[in-house]
Amino acid sequence: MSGRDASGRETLGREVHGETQRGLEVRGETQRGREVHGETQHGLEVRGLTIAVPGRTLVDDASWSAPTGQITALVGPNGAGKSTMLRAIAGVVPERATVRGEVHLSTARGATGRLGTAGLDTVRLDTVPARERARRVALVEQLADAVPQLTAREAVRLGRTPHHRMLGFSIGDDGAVEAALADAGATTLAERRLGALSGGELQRVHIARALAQQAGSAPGSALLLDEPTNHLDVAWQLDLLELVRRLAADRPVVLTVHDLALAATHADRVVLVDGGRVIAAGDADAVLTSDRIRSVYGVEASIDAAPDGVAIRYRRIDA
Ligand SMILES: Nc1ncnc2c1ncn2[C@@H]1O[C@H](COP(=O)(O)OP(=O)(O)OP(=O)(O)O)[C@@H](O)[C@H]1O
Repeated sequence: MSGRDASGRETLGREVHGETQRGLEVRGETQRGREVHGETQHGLEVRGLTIAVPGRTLVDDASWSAPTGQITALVGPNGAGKSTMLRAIAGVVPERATVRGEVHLSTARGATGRLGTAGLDTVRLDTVPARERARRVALVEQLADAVPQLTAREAVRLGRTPHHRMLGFSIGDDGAVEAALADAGATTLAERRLGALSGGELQRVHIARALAQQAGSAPGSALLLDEPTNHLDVAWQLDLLELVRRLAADRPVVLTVHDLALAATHADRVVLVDGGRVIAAGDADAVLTSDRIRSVYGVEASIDAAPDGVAIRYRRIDA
C-alpha cells in the first residue's frame, strides 16, 4: 500500500520502507518504478494531475497508481472528477483547459527487450504524440459512440486507426481484430449490427475495440473503463467483471464505478475521489471505511464481509 500524507492523500513515489502491499514488503523505489522484494512493479502512475478550466479546477493535484495485474476502481460522488481524470489520461481534455502533472506507464522489459535485462520500460504518456498515446492507453467511455449500422467487427476494426499510416490499414489488422473479438468474448457478435445489440453485448464490443486499439503496442498498454457496469443486469455485470479480471492479468485496468460494494469486492485497489482531489487510495478495506463514506457521500454505511465479497448498507444520516 502507498503512504499517506497528513491530509490522508496517497503519497506516490514516496513508499515507506517496510509497508506491505498485498503481502509483499515494499523496499523502496527505483527511478523507473517500485521494487517489491526484488520484483519490479509496473503499471500506470498518475502524478500531480491538475485540470482546470477558466474559473474552476476540475482535478486537483491527483496522484495515484494502477499496477499491472490488478483492477483499480475510481470511486467518488457524481461530479467528483473521475471521468475527467480518465479522459485526461487518454489525452482528451476539456476545451480551454490547462493541464499539469505526469502520467507514466511502466511495463516489464522482457528478455528480448533493450539490453535483455529485467526491469521496466517507462513511457511518459503525457509527452508522447497523440497516436502513440492512443496505442498505449484505450478508454471505453460511458456513452461510447456506437454507429448502429456498423457490424461489431467493423466497429472493432475502427480501433486500429491509431496504427494506420497513409493507406488506411496496417499489417496485422485482421489478426488484431479477430484476437480482440475473441479476448472480449465477442466473436459470436462479429456480424451483428451494433444497433441490434443489448447493453452488455455492446459493452463487450467496445472493450474489443479498445483491445484492438492496443494490440501490437509493445511493450504494453493500459485499459480505462468509465462505468462499464452501468445499465448491465447483475449477470452481465459479473460476466463483465470476469472479463476485466482476465484482461487485468497483463495490463493495468482502471474502471470507474458507483457501486462501492462492487468496487470493494472486485477491485484490488480503490481510489476515492471527491471534489477533484484524491481522498484516499489503496486496498478497498482501508479506503472504504464508514467514516470516509460519511464524509464524502454524507450517508451512514454499514460495511460487512459477505461470503463472496463485501456488502454495504446505506442510510441517510438523519434517518
Ligand atoms: N468540459 C468541461 N467544462 C467545464 N466543466 C466540466 C467539463 N467537463 C466536466 N466538467 C465538470 O467537471 C466536474 C467533474 O466531472 P466528471 O464527469 O469528471 O465527474 P465524475 O466523477 O465522472 O461524475 P459522474 O460520476 O457523475 O460521471 C463536473 O462538475 C463537471 O460538470
